[in-house]
Amino acid sequence: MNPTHSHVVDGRRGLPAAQQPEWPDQNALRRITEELAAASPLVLVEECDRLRELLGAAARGEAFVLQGGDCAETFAGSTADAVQGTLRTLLQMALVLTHGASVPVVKVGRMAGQFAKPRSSRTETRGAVTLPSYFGDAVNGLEFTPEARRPDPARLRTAYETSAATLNLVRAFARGGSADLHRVQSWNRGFLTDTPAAARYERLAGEIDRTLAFMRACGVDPRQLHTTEFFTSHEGLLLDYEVALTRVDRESGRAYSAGAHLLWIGERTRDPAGAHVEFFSRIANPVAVKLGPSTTPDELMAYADRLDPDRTAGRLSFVVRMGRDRIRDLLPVLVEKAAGNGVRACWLTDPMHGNTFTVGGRKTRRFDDVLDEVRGFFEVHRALGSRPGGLHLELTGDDVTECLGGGRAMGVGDLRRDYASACDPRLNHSQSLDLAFLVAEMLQDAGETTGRDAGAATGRGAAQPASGGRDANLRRP
Ligand SMILES: O=C[C@H](O)[C@H](O)COP(=O)(O)O
Ligand SMILES: C=C(OP(=O)(O)O)C(=O)O
Repeated sequence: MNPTHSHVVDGRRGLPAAQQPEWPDQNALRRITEELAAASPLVLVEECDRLRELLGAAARGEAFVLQGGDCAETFAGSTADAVQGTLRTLLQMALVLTHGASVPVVKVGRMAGQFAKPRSSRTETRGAVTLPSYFGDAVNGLEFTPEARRPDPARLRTAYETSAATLNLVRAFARGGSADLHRVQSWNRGFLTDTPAAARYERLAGEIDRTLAFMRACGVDPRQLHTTEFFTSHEGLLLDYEVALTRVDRESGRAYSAGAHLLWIGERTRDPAGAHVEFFSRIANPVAVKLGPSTTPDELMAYADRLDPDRTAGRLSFVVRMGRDRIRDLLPVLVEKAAGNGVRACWLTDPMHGNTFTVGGRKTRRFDDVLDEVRGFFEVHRALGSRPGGLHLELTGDDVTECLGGGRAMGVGDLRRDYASACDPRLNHSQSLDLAFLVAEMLQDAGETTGRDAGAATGRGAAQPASGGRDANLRRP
């Protein structure tokens, strides 16, 4: 990267940057970030701008966001089957939400780049051995050996390459006919079908098929329904990686992350005076900030002023992760502060991260706690007349046993059966669908009380994440 320009987007000098790896080989780091700075962008400027528009619609209550995927993607786990499983789960959930609540759903994967994890502790001890914690595949390996746990900058290159491969599948899936609404039945294929949620989904799919047949009979052109819009996101944690993947758009002269459509700042790195907020203030993608229980109204205003000084709807989202016990007490003051100061953020609920506990040495979450936090989120917005903008979830299409409860009543004894997450517990396919049906009901109620008009906020197929377009306008900083 041209050092003169890296300064434009970097902004780290002298600022505290939390949760950064101590790369043992600085020469290798420099070589690899230079390679990344010269690599092709993964996403395009107009895709990022389109997502900002859609998030703006969600902030106004004209759309609803579904953001979800793995807690920690892994290189080995980024197989075609796994990627398609997560995509199909998200599409099914989006269908349930759209159908149940007549609201367009903006689909954003925690995918194609979610390879870095902030940790509570820098080290992990097992018996007499202490090693660096696992910080995600972009940094080190999960295996508990000194070799695997040593941060290796070559992993940044693999993170980029794996993101590109995943994104390729995402684009093929979204545009190549697999996401065609005429194939809603097939989205259920390969998943367990003996669950209450699957049976409910089958009935819904049948209903959609009949509606499409009716539309065809009426002469409605269904071509728009063949493809879908799908966006990617990850936590913009590793500044070495994120800065290297920033490009300047020739047309507007603005810097964009070319690594994902949306980046978020995590709970552990949201210091308003820190390097993450500084870097995020320099990119034009839609951005989000996770808000945990200690967030103050003044901090909230600092994020708004630093990241969205022009108050552009869709530029800034707040992802609230307070925990089921506290959301009803802690969220109102933040929503009121934002509303009172003209902050036009899109509010999302992350009902996962405030509800984690450990049982038998495994981290888990109760489905009912997750649901209760979502309920609390809706209640607060309803009471204040503001808009619940969407969901941020850790989920997978696999039949894992990581979270408790749901329609199939997963118990503590089940946790050992198929616990595959590299970090935090995810909702499995059936729990994800269960949640979607329940949230659709909440959305329906919210729509009835606010007179939500989904209107033409989002046009299916209006702008597909596709190759081509303005990538020619992206130049390296
Ligand atoms: O996903 C979020 C964090 O990275 C995760 O909860 C941290 O987990 P830890 O508390 O086990 O480090
Ligand atoms: C680390 C995460 O969450 P939080 O920053 O909210 O703890 C995450 O979503 O992966």
